[in-house]
Amino acid sequence: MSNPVYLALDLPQLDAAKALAARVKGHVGGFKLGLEFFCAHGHHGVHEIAALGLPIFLDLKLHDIPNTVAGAMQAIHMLQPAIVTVHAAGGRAMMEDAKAAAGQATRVVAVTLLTSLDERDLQRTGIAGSAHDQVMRLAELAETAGLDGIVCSGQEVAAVHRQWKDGFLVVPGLRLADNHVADQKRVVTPRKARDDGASVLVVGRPISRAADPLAAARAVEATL
Ligand SMILES: O=C(O)c1cc(=O)[nH]c(=O)n1[C@@H]1O[C@H](COP(=O)(O)O)[C@@H](O)[C@H]1O
Repeated sequence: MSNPVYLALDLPQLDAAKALAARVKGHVGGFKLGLEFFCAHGHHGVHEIAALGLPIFLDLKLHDIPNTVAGAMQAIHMLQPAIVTVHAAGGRAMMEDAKAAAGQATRVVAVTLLTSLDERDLQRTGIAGSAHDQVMRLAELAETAGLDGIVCSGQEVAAVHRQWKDGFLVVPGLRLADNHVADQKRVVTPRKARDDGASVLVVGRPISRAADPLAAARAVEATL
């Protein structure tokens, strides 16, 4: 079975991102390039990391009117990312149009409720109810819109997996027991997320900010 870990390359310097990616590439399954990376390095940066030979997860979290999101999807088409994110809160039509504009080889997945948010944060956005219910509702909407899957925390992935058997489920907010949690609020271990049905495990700082990133990538791999 291939390694489900995608390393989040949330680094401002392209050279540093490339060096880190090259160092750990034997112990991860792919690289996730997010807003920090894409805003700084654009298509050129994606090509540079893709040259290492592992699949690219382009985490742009698109959230706008359907026409604008479809246009953005077309603009990244030639990068042939394995995975792209949109926000489920953008609604059904936006997700449908995003999927229609994506290349055949690209999985489009919808972010449900960010792992940095908890129930109190959710209420402050005007949404009553539990984080769990919000994730389940948006997962159902994403499935109805024809997306390939969703992004959720490890606290909900088992329930989503039961509801959406062949959904492609991406789980960030992962920490080995002894790691500092930083800004993440809904956190589990990589092993638990994997056992509960995650297809992809997103790991960033526990590897990228480790004193020895290669040892940290190996340590994550060893738990799976
Ligand atoms: O879409 C994502 O990847 C994502 C969704 C989410 O709800 N939470 C979340 O942390 N992420 C991303 O996953 C990565 C987590 O990084 P670390 O907390 O450093 O492991 C970051 O690149 C986030 O942008």
